[in-house]
Amino acid sequence: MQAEKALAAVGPLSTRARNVLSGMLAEGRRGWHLLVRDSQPLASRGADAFLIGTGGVFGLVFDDVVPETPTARGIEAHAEQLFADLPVGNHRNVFVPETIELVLVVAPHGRLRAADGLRRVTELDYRSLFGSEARLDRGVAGRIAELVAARRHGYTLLSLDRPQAQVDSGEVGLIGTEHLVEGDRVRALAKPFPTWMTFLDPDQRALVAKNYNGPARIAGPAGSGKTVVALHRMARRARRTTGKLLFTTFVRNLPRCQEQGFAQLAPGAMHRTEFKNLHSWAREFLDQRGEPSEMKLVQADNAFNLAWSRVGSRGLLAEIEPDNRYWREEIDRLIKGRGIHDFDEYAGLDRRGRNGRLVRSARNAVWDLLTEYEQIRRRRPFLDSNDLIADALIELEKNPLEELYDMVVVDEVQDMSVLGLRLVHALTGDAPNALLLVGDGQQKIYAGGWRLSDAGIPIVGRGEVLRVNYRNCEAVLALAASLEGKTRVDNLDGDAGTALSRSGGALPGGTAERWSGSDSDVEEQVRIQLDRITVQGIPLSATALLTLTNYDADRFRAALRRWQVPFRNLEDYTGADEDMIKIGTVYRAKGLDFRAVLHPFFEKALPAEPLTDAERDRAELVINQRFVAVTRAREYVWLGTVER
Ligand SMILES: Nc1ncnc2c1ncn2[C@@H]1O[C@H](COP(=O)(O)OP(=O)(O)OP(=O)(O)O)[C@@H](O)[C@H]1O
Repeated sequence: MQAEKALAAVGPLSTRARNVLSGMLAEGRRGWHLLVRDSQPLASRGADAFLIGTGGVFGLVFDDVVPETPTARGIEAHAEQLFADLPVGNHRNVFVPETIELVLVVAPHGRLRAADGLRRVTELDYRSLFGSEARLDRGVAGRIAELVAARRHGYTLLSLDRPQAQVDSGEVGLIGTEHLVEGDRVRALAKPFPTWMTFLDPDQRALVAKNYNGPARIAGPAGSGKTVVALHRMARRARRTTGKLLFTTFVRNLPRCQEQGFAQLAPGAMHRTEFKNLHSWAREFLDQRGEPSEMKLVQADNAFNLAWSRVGSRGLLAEIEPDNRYWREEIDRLIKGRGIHDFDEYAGLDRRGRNGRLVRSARNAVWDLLTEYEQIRRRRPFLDSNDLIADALIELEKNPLEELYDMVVVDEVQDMSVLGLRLVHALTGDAPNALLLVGDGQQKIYAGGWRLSDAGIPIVGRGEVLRVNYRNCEAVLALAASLEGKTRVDNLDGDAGTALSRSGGALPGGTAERWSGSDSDVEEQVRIQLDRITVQGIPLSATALLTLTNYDADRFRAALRRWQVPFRNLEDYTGADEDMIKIGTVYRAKGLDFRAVLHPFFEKALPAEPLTDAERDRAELVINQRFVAVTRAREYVWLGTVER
């Protein structure tokens, strides 16, 4: 009866709407609220009601006909406007109205097919909505409902969160903002459900729904929410399309970690969304085309070492730089990675990202080394990591995809090769909102460099920059900023980017410790830190030990075994919450974050000035690598420096 009375004040409602809504009201639900259309006419067609609770916000449409696309877009746009700019997050964060899910409430036995991107429930199973994964806390859900009702745009608030449901006056103020702000900050750190799932700062939020008439790029310093925005954009795109979507990087484990977040944002689109690194994509694609191909990294190492011993080690290149890794990078990143097949092209190449010009005779010697390597490779034969991408590109040029991807997100794009960029571009073309490149020049940890224009990707006018750091607490941010290199930060397309030290930080507090000492003491120091982290209440599962090399990672794995501390190698980490410390190189930690990070850093004393070009290159990369390691920490970071 109470429910009937409450509904009598709104309306007019269809019989189905009345049945479902009064059912909800009669049953009551802790943490849930309804906004029901009142008799005020709406300027445009809107949802009949909104269900708001711990599982998110749902726009309910009572109908037996799937709305035509323009109508559905109209209802969506109306909902996004109604819920826009609600200041319910921390000091800057607002609710992201693009996360509102439209739900068609149909007759129990109707023959309606589920429309893609539109959830469907019936009069009998609407309760499944209450079982949605938690993404708002109870107080915040109530606050959202109150704020929207107070806008008086034609919806009346009926709360399910009471034993006796009753009409609410729509007055704001039941839940104090201060309580929410503090609660939100603590949650952002503890992460029971990540706040970014439903709240973004206004700059981030503006990029979720922005329309781009071609490929776009989001740059910005570490922790500014680039990935988070990309996942929201992809979820929104998923709701508006029916085709394939891909989230990719050069890093093997990162896509799997991000998959979990996306699954919560767009569960209905998982069957057509791939999360995989670009090499896996290329391998599977070539398999499907009947061209199975495996890259053989160990064979590539051996072939290169053989080629070096035959034509490099006693010649001009060894005189310029005896460490052959420098020349391997020259071949991998600047020649093969750029798809260069012709000496003249290499002879005239602007070696972006590398210091020095490298005289023609040296370039000739590099070409001889490459030719020898390629001969060995073809004789054996095997593919290296560039060949796999190149083969996929050739296959695509011969036989393009029948259906392009509706969206491809490339995360950590700064470390992608030019060939990799061409490949992702071939998956989307220049279609509006289809290709999104996300990265930060300051976190480039592989040799070489490029501009997006080198890969033929036009982003003029579609480059965005985020500037506020949401990952690192103040102390961590200050330590990270003190480690920045002196080289100019690039926004990935030639213009100056934003360094972390010039970005704002959102999170106060944190612990950042520096230690320097001898090699014989460093393991003991790590052990002490593990105890400290535990005392601070940070679980092992939220802690990572990051090194620059596999050799160093192996050393600390052995130490963890001795101490009987369980660990998970980052290569195998999928974001699962296990009571194990994560361990691995910084290459595997890119794009991830942890509450605590331990970074033992083995510093090679730099040779006396002036440095050679190769030494400067290496020093710059090491600075970036150490920087990436430290910026993975949210609350606690320990940087231990050992001079070797
Ligand atoms: N508006 C926000 N409110 C709360 N947390 C946020 C917000 N934006 C981002 N975060 C959190 O900040 C961290 C960094 O976000 P994200 O990984 O998207 O940054 P990024 O710019 O891609 O970082 P990087 O370049 O270092 O990989 C994540 O833990 C994310 O959940």
